[in-house]
Amino acid sequence: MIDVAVTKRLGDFTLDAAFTAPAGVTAIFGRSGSGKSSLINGIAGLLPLDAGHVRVGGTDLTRLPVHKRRIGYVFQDARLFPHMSVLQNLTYGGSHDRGAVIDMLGLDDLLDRRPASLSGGERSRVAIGRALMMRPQLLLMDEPLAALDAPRKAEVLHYLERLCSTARIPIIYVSHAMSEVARLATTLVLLDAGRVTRAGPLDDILSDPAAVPLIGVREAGAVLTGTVRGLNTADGLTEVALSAGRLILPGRLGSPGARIRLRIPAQDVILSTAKPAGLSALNVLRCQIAAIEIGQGPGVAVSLVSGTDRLLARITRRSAALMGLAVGQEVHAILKATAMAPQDIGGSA
Ligand SMILES: Nc1ncnc2c1ncn2[C@@H]1O[C@H](COP(=O)(O)OP(=O)(O)OP(=O)(O)O)[C@@H](O)[C@H]1O
Repeated sequence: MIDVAVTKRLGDFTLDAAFTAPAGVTAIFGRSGSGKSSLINGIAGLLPLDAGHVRVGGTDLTRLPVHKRRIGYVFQDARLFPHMSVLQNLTYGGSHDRGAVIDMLGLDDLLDRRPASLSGGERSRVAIGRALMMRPQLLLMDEPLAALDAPRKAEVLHYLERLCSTARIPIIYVSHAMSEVARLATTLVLLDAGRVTRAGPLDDILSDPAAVPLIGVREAGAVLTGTVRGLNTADGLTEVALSAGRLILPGRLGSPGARIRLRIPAQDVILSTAKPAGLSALNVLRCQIAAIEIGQGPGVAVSLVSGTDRLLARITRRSAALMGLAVGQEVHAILKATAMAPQDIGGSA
């Protein structure tokens, strides 16, 4: 359990953010300038606070000198020591769980190399390993993928997923990319103008139509959890079983039986009151409307329930009126398989 309250005046900007989160990965999400870096720097002790506390398992870390807080920090840029080998960088602050960390992050072949000879993704993995080897009681990551190109991002995300699903320490992960957040986090904290606008279980907030304006219409979308049934090698499509339906998705998404998480952007969901026929989209889920949230602009966010899964659709206000949508109504949600971006599909649900 972490309990954070941070107050800091920075010129015209006031950070006044508080949240609690259970064990697991807590993502802090907000647009540029919302105060994410200031908040995480405040938690780390790098930014002196006007007032506040950072309690991890009941201990208030702000009462300890910074060097005794045992907080691991991974920055946007890896900040490795250029004159040291990878191994020397890794063990700079300690060598806790050395073998397991090297193994988990796939660093074995890099140990003798210097940072200058590493790819951006490899540098990020070393920075994560270094933070873990100091045996932190809290791990902070400030947009660790921001400086990477798409293939490197995918590479490091794979390792981060592994870390996040096995770590026994709380992790706070700052990002403005919802595809990353949805793959890694269990708790979501939304930050706007230095204040927390929502905090709670990730899946609850992502499927809440009232949270769409806070997240942004492009980033909004719920997460489905499914089980891989199998890959059809003839057409390269994978069948994924959901609690009340199935999806057919492009690519190899895991071995049969693997659990996966899929973020479905709300703007990629089409609704139909009649069962669609003669449609090229392969994925149609029968759903019930749980809530309808009318936004400020032309859009309406509709939350849907399909078995134990929740979906979010964003359609125009005009379509909602023409279709006569109402809470409790049965509708068909149409998802276009090819619209599902690889970064929105993650393992270890
Ligand atoms: N030392 C400072 N003095 C004055 N204003 C500051 C200082 N540090 C940050 N700010 C302001 O505080 C606000 C929040 O900045 P911060 O870097 O925490 O946001 P962010 O959400 O991390 O943004 P980004 O995603 O772009 O990194 C910004 O308006 C910034 O200009």
